[in-house]
Amino acid sequence: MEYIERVLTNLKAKNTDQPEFIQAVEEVLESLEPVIKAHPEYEDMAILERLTEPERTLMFKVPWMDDQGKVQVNRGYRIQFSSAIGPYKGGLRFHPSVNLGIIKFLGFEQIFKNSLTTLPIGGGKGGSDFDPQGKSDAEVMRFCQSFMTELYRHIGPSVDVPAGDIGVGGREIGYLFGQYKRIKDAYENGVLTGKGMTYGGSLIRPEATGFGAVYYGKEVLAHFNDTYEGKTIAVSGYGNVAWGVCIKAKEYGAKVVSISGRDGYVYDPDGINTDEKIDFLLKIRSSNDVKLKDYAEKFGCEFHPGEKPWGLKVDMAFPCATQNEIGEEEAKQLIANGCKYIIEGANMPSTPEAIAYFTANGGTLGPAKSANAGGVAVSALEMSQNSMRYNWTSEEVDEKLHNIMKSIFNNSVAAAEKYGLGFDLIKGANIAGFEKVVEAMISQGIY
Ligand SMILES: NC(=O)C1=CN([C@@H]2O[C@H](COP(=O)(O)OP(=O)(O)OC[C@H]3O[C@@H](n4cnc5c(N)ncnc54)[C@H](OP(=O)(O)O)[C@@H]3O)[C@@H](O)[C@H]2O)C=CC1
Ligand SMILES: O=C(O)CCC(=O)C(=O)O
Repeated sequence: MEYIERVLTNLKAKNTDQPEFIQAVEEVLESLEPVIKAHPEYEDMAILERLTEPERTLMFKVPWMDDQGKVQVNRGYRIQFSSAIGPYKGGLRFHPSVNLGIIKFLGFEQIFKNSLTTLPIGGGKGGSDFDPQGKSDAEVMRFCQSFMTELYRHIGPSVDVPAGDIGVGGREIGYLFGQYKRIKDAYENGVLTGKGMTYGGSLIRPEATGFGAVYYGKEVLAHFNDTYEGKTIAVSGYGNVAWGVCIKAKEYGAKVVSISGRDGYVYDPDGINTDEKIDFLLKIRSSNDVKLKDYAEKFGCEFHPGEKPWGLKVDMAFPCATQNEIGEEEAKQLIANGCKYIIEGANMPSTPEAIAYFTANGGTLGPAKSANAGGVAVSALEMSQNSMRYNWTSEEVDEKLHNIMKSIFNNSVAAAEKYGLGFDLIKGANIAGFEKVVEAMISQGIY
């Protein structure tokens, strides 16, 4: 379609060094074709141009001192993408691969994901090319303090509310909050989410992304009159999201048989389903010395160095590590091995070629914007609790999360049907997320 093509051509010319950002925008805009056709006025209002340009792009230096007394310098980012439906909201990623294009793709995805949650949160994302792996606690603390010494002036409980992502967990959020509080001299704990329970965190937030992905998968299975009972699942990653998936899949009678990291994957055919195994997972995450191959040695299973788990014979795949980890070849392997469902725990884990092959060959894919929205949804519930100065029980939060994931599924299905697209979870999610944001944008005038 001419309007969409023109926006994409201009965007590509302006952002030549940002392939992940272009990939994310292309996928969304192509889904919006029937909506744009039904609303030609959006072109006059330059809706797509406004939506694909961040409201604010922040880049800053983060100097800090390592344990040897040497000064190190990293680069920090915060993209405040869209405030149409609420304060900017989205995680911080600390990983050596972080660059402007990666943070922009994540921030762009966050606009639609956050809209899908049904809660009032805008889209943002941030991070740094700092690698917490192999650093001491003191080094991580000094880095976080320096990062917040610049970031604090751009965020606030009603402005922009960061949280965790790859490389940013409870420890980092604690150090970031401590520095924010020190500088502001005020106890504004709604400024960050993913906090510890003693200073304003929400129960279930650590597990929320993984739990939410499993709840969303339950709706997908139910659509095909299927359940988790007896299913085998390949999971990638061994982080926050993977951990939640392992716990909830076990509760529903499914068996997670793999976890992975940058150095390879573990295949545990008996399932990662005992408290001892799940506790060991936490130990790998929190320790610099314990590795995935130690899991294989301890529990007598296989470690495959340098490989991904997508060649395993499983019923379902939950990619929970990073972007573009399932390419066309991996999609072919999954289909050949009888895998029927990909539920995306990570952000944009499947390439466009993988999605096309998987869905054209009988597979169903639950897209990241929907499937992993449980994390940010519970972050928004954490903000609500901070505003009320009150805590809900874990059962209350879990029930709200479960209902939100059901709504996301139902709203995506309904949006695709409304435009005559049939059962299309990918286009449906993009359209449902877009419709709310665009209505808010139009109501608020040109900005
Ligand atoms: N935390 C959250 O609430 C949410 C997270 N997400 C997404 O889920 C994914 C995982 O995040 P989270 O669990 O929080 O992060 P963690 O840092 O807790 O874990 C990340 C996991 O992914 C692996 N990983 C990271 N980069 C690579 C890579 N390049 N190749 C192979 N493995 C890699 C890590 O292994 P290793 O350490 O060996 O690199 C680790 O096991 C990300 O895509 C994130 O954006 C989405 C929604 C919410
Ligand atoms: O909890 C949040 O605010 C952000 C979670 C996140 O980064 C994501 O959804 O990708």
